[in-house]
Amino acid sequence: MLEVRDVTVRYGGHVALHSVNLGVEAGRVTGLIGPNGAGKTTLFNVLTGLLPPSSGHVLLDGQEITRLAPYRRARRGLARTFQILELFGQLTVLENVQLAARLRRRSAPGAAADPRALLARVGLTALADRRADTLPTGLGRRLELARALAVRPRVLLLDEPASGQDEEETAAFADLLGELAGEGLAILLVEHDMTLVMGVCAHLYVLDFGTLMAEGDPASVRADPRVREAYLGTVPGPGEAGLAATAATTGSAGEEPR
Ligand SMILES: Nc1ncnc2c1ncn2[C@@H]1O[C@H](COP(=O)(O)OP(=O)(O)OP(=O)(O)O)[C@@H](O)[C@H]1O
Repeated sequence: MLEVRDVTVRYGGHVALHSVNLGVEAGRVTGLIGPNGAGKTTLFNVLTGLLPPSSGHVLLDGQEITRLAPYRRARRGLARTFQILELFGQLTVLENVQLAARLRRRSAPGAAADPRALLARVGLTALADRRADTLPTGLGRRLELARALAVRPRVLLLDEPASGQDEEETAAFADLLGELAGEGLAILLVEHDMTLVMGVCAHLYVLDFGTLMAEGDPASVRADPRVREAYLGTVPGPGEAGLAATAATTGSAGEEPR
């Protein structure tokens, strides 16, 4: 559905992405993982149209969208969330979702989802009238998801949605992502929380220094010695409890072993 072909991004002399290929398919969650600075956000920005690649192509439904403006991609069904929460703080929880739905209706009458139903879906009904900037981060993440869903996307790009969520919240979030994928949504998940990634993703891509170093199902990626060395650490063992903690705690803090 969403395809990246041979994408290279240079920031001056620095190559942030080197000839990257990746595919996001409908009906499953695809994961994109890698150490800090690997190029994940850069790739996200290329996918959403915030950053033109130095070379290569982005295709949606087989059609070239490499140079298409972000709002035009949104109209074609691409929605995203941000690594740092980007809510309308002075609006209520419900108004945040209503605003997104209203914007969607302007470009495609009848296409927006019902805001109250979305709040119920993400478990925020009781907080509908709270100002968004009073929400703890974990709940803010859920609101951001509801807002992204308000435009009825076909492809959803999630940038570190577990950050700020506790274990229980993350587990509920994982269930919700599984449900959404089950309904046919294509989801790309950038995330350092390995419990979430390994639990919900059907396919994983691993970036390191701007290069795709591995891809495959979670079990094979997890077993790949190069991935373990570059990102997941050398914590051994089936069950992999330690492994999850390793990537999660070294993720956003910026100190993965390389
Ligand atoms: N605007 C910019 N100008 C120059 N270099 C940049 C710019 N943005 C990112 N970089 C560099 O490009 C590389 C990839 O950065 P990017 O933010 O995409 O990584 P990331 O995998 O998203 O990291 P994180 O997990 O910390 O979010 C890094 O070396 C970073 O320092």
